[in-house]
Amino acid sequence: MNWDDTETDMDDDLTQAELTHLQRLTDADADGDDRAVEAALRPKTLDEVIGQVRVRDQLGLVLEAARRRGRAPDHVLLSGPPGLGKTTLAMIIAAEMSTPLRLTSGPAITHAGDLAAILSGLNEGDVLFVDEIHRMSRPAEEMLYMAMEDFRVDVVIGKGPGATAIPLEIPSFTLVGATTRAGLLPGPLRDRFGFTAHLEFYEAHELDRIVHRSAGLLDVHLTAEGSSEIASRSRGTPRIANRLLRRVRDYAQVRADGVLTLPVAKAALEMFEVDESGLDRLDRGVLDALCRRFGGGPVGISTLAVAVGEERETVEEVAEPFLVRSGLLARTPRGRVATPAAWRHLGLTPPAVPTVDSTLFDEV
Ligand SMILES: Nc1ncnc2c1ncn2[C@@H]1O[C@H](COP(=O)(O)OP(=O)(O)OP(=O)(O)O)[C@@H](O)[C@H]1O
Repeated sequence: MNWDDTETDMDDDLTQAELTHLQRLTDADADGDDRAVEAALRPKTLDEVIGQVRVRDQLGLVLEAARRRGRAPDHVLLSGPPGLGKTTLAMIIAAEMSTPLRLTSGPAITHAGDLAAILSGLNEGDVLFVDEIHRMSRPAEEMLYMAMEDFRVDVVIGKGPGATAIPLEIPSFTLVGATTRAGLLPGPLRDRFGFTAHLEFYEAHELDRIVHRSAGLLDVHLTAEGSSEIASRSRGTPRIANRLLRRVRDYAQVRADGVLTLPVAKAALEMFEVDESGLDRLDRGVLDALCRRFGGGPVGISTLAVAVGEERETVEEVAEPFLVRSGLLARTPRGRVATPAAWRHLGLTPPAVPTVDSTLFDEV
C-alpha cells in the first residue's frame, strides 16, 4: 500500500455521519484556498503553540530527552475533541525530531496486512500518525501491540491449519495516535503509549491570541474588540476560531472596508448563524427539539438525533460536548435533559418543576 492509497481508503471508509461531522468541523464551506489557508495557519514548532501549556511542557521534555539520547521518542497518545490541535501536535513532533511524518487513519486500516504494509515502509525514527486510532480493526490493533513494543510483527501467510507466521523486523518508530474517544481504546493499546496527553478546550484569551496570530499570517486587519468577539464564539476550539475569522474576513471584504471591527464581526457571525454563545444551527436545533418536542427530556440520544435529522454520532460528538460544557444540556442515566439555562437560551420559560434531577448528573 502506498500513502496515496491510504488517503483514498480513508475517504471510502467514511460513513455519511462522519462526512457530515468532518464537513462541519473542517469547514463545510471550505474551498481549496480555505484548506490551504488552514494548513498555513498551523503552528510549526512547540514554541508557536498557543495554550495547552501543560501538554506543551511535558511533550517538550519528552522530545528533548529523546533528542539527547539520540533515540526515537516514546509513543504518544493525543486525545480530545476535534479541532484542538492533535494533528498539529503530531506534525510538530515530527518536525522537532527532524523526521518525516507518515499519516494514516484508523478506518483506513481494515486488515492487519494494511498495517504490515505501512509499518514495513517506515524508516528508522519515522513518526507514524494514526488519526482516529480507536477505529482500527481488531486484528490490526493486535498487530500494533507487538510493533509498538518489540518493533516486529508476525505476518500470517495462508489460512487454517496450514497458516504460517513470518516474523518481520520493523525499524524503530514513534507512533502518535489521536482519538476523540480515549475511552474506546482497549487497555493493552492505551498502556503501550509512553506519553498520553489530553487536550482541553481553550480559554477565550488563548483563542484571542490564536485569532490575532492567524490574522497576522493572513494579513487581515482586525481590532481588539473584533478579535475577542470571534474568540468568544469559537467554542473553545482553534479550528472554529480560524474558520470564523475567515468568514468574518470575507464579510469585511465584501460588505465593509476590509477591517474586522466589532460591528463587522457581529454582523458576519449573525449572517453565518453563530450566536453570542457560539451555538450554531445544529446546537440550537438540539436544544429546540429537547425543550419544545420532548418537554425538556429525559430523551435518548438516538431519538434526539432523529428529531434533528442528524446521525447519532454527529449529535453526540459535535453538538453535545459543547452543550454539556456550556451548562445547557445534561447527560443522565435516563437520557438527555435540558437545563433551565437551555430554556432561557431559547427565550422560553423553564418548567416550574425542573426536569433535571441533579442527583442524576452522572455521565452515561
Ligand atoms: N494551540 C494552537 N495554537 C494555534 N493554532 C492552533 C492550535 N491548535 C490548533 N490550531 C489550529 O487549529 C486547526 C485545527 O487543528 P488540528 O487539525 O491539529 O486539530 P485536530 O485536533 O487534529 O482535529 P481533528 O481531530 O478534527 O483532526 C489547525 O489548522 C491550527 O491552525
